[in-house]
Amino acid sequence: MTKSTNASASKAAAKSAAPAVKASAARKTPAKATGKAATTTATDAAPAKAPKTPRKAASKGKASAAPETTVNPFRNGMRRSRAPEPATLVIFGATGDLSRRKLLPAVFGLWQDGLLGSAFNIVGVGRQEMTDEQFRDYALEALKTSKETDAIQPGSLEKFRDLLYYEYGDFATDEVYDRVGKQLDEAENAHGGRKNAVFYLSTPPSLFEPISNGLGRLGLQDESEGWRRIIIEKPFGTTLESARRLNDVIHAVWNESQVYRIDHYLGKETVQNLMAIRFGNAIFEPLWNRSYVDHIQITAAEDLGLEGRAGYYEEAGIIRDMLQNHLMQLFTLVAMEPPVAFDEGAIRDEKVKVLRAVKPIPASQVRYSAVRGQYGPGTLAGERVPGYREEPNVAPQSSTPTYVAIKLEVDNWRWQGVPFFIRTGKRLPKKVTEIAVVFKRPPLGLFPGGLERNVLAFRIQPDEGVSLKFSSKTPGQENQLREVTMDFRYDAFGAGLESPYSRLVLDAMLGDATLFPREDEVDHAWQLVTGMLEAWEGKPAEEFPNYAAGSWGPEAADELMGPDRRWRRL
Ligand SMILES: NC(=O)C1=CN([C@@H]2O[C@H](COP(=O)(O)OP(=O)(O)OC[C@H]3O[C@@H](n4cnc5c(N)ncnc54)[C@H](OP(=O)(O)O)[C@@H]3O)[C@@H](O)[C@H]2O)C=CC1
Ligand SMILES: O=C1O[C@H](COP(=O)(O)O)[C@@H](O)[C@H](O)[C@H]1O
Repeated sequence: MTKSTNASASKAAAKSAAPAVKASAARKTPAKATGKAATTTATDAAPAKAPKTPRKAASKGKASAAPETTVNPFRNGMRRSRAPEPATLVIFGATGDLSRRKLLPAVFGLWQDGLLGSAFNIVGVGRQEMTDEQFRDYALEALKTSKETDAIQPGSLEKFRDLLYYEYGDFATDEVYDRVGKQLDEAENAHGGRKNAVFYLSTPPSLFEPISNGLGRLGLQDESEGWRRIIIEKPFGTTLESARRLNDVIHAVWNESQVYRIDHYLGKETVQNLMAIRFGNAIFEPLWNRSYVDHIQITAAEDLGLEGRAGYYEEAGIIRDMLQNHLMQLFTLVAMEPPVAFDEGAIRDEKVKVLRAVKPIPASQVRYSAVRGQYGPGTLAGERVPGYREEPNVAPQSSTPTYVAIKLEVDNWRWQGVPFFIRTGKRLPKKVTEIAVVFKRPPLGLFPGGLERNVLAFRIQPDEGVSLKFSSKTPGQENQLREVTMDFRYDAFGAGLESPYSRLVLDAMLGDATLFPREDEVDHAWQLVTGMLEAWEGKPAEEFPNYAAGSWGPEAADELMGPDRRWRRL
């Protein structure tokens, strides 16, 4: 176990306060994988007592979390031998859906595991008028109700509560930034004289620009008294032009090294495992090319529909919501060349290179390489569900796509002639995300039934794992082959999978941008989808709805695969 460097006062407070909790507290420690888990004591994860500073008297030395900062380096095998420096996390949009369901639970989980260093605060910023106390009630309620909250240790919520502060205001005016600035000043004493801060923009994308400018006007990006970073939610822009403009606006205030564009898929354990398996084993990489791979399929299917997000989704549609970001990220990880090192520069360079190698799909070619869809009414899990156009607040003739399938070709040596088929959609039969590497058929059929393609499938979620499908002799006198599957399941590690937001918030606090898309990546990903947006937007979609809720999407998506290939049945 590695001890972080605490301010001694915080340490003393932590020691006196750290409750003795049972070993089950460290519930995410992978027992089987490390063999050391049994020695990981509860104290490793126990949050310490936060000073009970009343809000307004807190200006000096307020709200130090003062947790016992022993870091649990086995948490999901993350390289967590150091804790972040004392810092304040400022969440713009703290009262929103993302913050409530995912972000606050993720940060709570980190804090409860002792991963957030010796002193830490959260300042929630929103539009609604609330006192600190009201925001604390709100946040605790969110933690109690979110499905993503870790098992809550006795007393934890009460201590976490003391770390929370709230400011409200219109993000278009300066006052709110003034008050945020004051909060950072107040935290200084508790944070050992440093004014480290991460600003997390969990707001509608139209507010990214005013918030960045508002922070810039008051110099809150200035790093002379501590580091300052900004995490920007997706979608980053709504078109190529707007993404470029947003980058310019952001860069007018921040250096690229301070900017963390978040794509939560990169924080998923199994997405990172894709790189680990590709580059951590000798047997896969030699096969990972045009000589052996027939094609690659990437699927991100959701059974959910709009979930009350019509206002956003009607503008975004599936291309901006999923394809331009999450799916493009999965594509880059499976297609990129081995990086020269596992660091942010090397990995992001390779991702950009492969995006550059993709054959562009101009608007005139979209009909040959892409299929769009919108769901109509249908049946899911035995229940009738309405079509997209019947969802609340959706235009009756909406042409917003809720499904897209595309075929990408990569013009480089490795992938010449190997198509990548990518599909994603809402109201498909189930929630499943998978990357399947489909190998070429054997050159000769020696055995009856033995000409199937082997498939290496990365199951991103749920039932996280990796499976290899190959042909095997069935028992008996005949040399009859049948497809069988060899399965590795992530739960074999005996660890719960961490929220991707935990991983990414912690990385940002540690200054590690490896898992955050860089400016040029985002730009190339926009370039790739621009033809689709041009071909489809502003034109009535007469074929809509063209798939029933609960089906696997429009038939045209099958035709995209050609006669000899078909989408996997998942
Ligand atoms: N929700 C999700 O599952 C996901 C969301 N995202 C991204 O996260 C971001 C936030 O999404 P989500 O939480 O769903 O959005 P919500 O609409 O639920 O929340 C937006 C937040 O911003 C605040 N806000 C909105 N307008 C203003 C304003 N003019 N001045 C001050 N505050 C304002 C809202 O305050 P108030 O409460 O007063 O309205 C609320 O706190 C988006 O960029 C989205 O694309 C990304 C992945 C998943
Ligand atoms: O960013 C988004 O992602 C979710 C899917 O994320 P997952 O982690 O549950 O796979 C999607 O539902 C949402 O529409 C989109 O905004």
